[in-house]
Amino acid sequence: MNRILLIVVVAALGVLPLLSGTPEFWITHLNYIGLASLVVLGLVLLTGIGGLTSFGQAAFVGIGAYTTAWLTTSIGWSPWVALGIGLAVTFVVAYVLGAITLRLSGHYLPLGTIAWSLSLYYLFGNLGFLGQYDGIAGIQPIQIFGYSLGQGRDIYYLIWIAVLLSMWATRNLLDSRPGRAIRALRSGGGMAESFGINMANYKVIIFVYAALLACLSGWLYAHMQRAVSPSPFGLNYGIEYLFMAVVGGAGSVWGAVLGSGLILTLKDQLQNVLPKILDTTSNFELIVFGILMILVLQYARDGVWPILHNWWAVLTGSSDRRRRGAPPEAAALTQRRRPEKGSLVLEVDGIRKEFGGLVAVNDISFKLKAGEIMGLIGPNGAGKSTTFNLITGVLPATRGKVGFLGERLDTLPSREIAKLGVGRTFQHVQLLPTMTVLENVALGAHLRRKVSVLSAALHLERRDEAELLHEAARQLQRVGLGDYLYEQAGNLALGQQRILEIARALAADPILLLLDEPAAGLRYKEKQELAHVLDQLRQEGMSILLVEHDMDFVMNLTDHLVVMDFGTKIAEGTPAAVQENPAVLAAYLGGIDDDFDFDQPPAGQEGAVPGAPAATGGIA
Ligand SMILES: Nc1ncnc2c1ncn2[C@@H]1O[C@H](COP(=O)(O)OP(=O)(O)OP(=O)(O)O)[C@@H](O)[C@H]1O
Repeated sequence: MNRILLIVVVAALGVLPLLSGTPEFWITHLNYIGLASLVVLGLVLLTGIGGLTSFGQAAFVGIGAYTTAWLTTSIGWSPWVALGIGLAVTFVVAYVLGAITLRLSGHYLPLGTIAWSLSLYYLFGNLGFLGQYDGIAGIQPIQIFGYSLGQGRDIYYLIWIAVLLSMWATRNLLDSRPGRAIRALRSGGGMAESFGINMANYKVIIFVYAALLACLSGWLYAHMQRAVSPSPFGLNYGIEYLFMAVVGGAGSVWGAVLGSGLILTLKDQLQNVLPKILDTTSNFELIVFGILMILVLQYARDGVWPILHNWWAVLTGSSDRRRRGAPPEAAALTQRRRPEKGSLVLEVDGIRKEFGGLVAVNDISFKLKAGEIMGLIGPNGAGKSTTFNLITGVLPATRGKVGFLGERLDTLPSREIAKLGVGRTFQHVQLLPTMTVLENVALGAHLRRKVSVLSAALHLERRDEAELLHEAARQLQRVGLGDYLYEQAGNLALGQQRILEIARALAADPILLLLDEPAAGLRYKEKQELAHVLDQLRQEGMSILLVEHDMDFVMNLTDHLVVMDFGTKIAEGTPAAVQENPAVLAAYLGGIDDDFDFDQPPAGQEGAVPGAPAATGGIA
């Protein structure tokens, strides 16, 4: 739909001012829609996609407008120079405000944006050189190659070129390596950190990006209006921009234009129509506007754009999937140097975790070598996942050490641990369900290429992007999900989602792979295929630590087992030895774990993994 829509919109926008019958009011109205669209586009990224609510965007419009107003009227500088300075000032202000405000979470963040929005508004109104509440008048029009954009019809083209280019850049950004991280901000922040992505940085990046778009809008506004005063940059307008984003559809770039158009047209029509219907000049439009907003929020929570988009898809039978087939061939990403087979990779030394009075992990120690698969087993609540979280930096240890190739992991945050070469999956699957399978896996390869926001927005990173997608596709094919590259991750069955997580972890090129219940939800054949993949990885020298309840799977695959019960290590050894250990038998027989398959001797069965150490028999 987007391509057809783009052609129709661009053609209509281009032709409209050329038609002599087009009323001047339409042009002015479209100019205001374009100016608002720029601000709302920033909010789509910030609020709709990043999940960071800001009521303060109008203040950044004010910075753009006042900077150019003052520089062009008081100092006589060119509006183009003033634009550069306005963007620079906005960058600095947004960076500082973002670095402070974005640390706030929950409702403190919107409250913080209200606070600085009010501060900037009163600053504009109280500074003498900015004309206080009277503002600055007599701003010169923008000149392009000696041609003055003094009329509404002239600046119209500049405004809409700015809108269309900003939409293009935002789309490019979202479709890139930084864009995948930005799309993870709302619901996958913790998961993304465990792939080495600094999510706090990305919050500041989208905050600054949105502020720069608002500044651009303010610059255009000042030269269109030829005068500025504080009122259009106050909190009311900040709230209105947010309404536009929500009504249009805060998750899509087209929602920004639609929302701006709908709200500004609705406001205008209500001002015209209501006095006639109600036969009164009283100000009822805000009340009706408020009621309509509540209805939209009630019945179209994702905004109007997704509804139109779905109707279009039904009407035309088109689907969302823009690309099919494997991504184009690209150079393989470089791999890290692997430790020699048999050398020590992970050393957990007396690690302990207390939750208040509960000792979840009780001074556990074990070692894992390169090219070895170790199983961490035990009844429910034994402390396996907590041990995982201590190794991966998700939880801080109460005491003890975790060593990884000579580095201490227990003092590092999960982001730094990932950088060293530790990949993981999660007990409760953590995917970005509306992103494609391919994009989810490419997120895992984030650290393997550097792409700046600017080169992503200008689409100058084609080679890096192609290499990342190629690697993601390679890992998906390796784990047997090659047919699902462009499927939305949320549409996969739970077992496939777990496999997807393994592909994502492999895309990070780890030395140590931690898998939390990888076989849960898989069918028998899928388990066999997974065991085959893990066995291959072992042969390539990968170290794998897995938590798993499926004893058949564990006994046939692992080289070494650590058994935990009530936080304590009760046994360690080969699968054969562990199955005969009386403490293990007692823990499972007296425990609450239903998953242990007492009757099924794993050795020599159909599901046995070729090359894996054979277990001697069932535990009972
Ligand atoms: N954040 C937490 N706060 C308090 N107690 C916790 C927390 N996380 C885990 N626990 C407790 O620590 C103990 C170990 O839990 P953990 O999830 O590590 O066990 P597990 O062996 O992974 O169990 P399962 O196989 O059921 O996933 C349990 O008693 C659990 O209730």
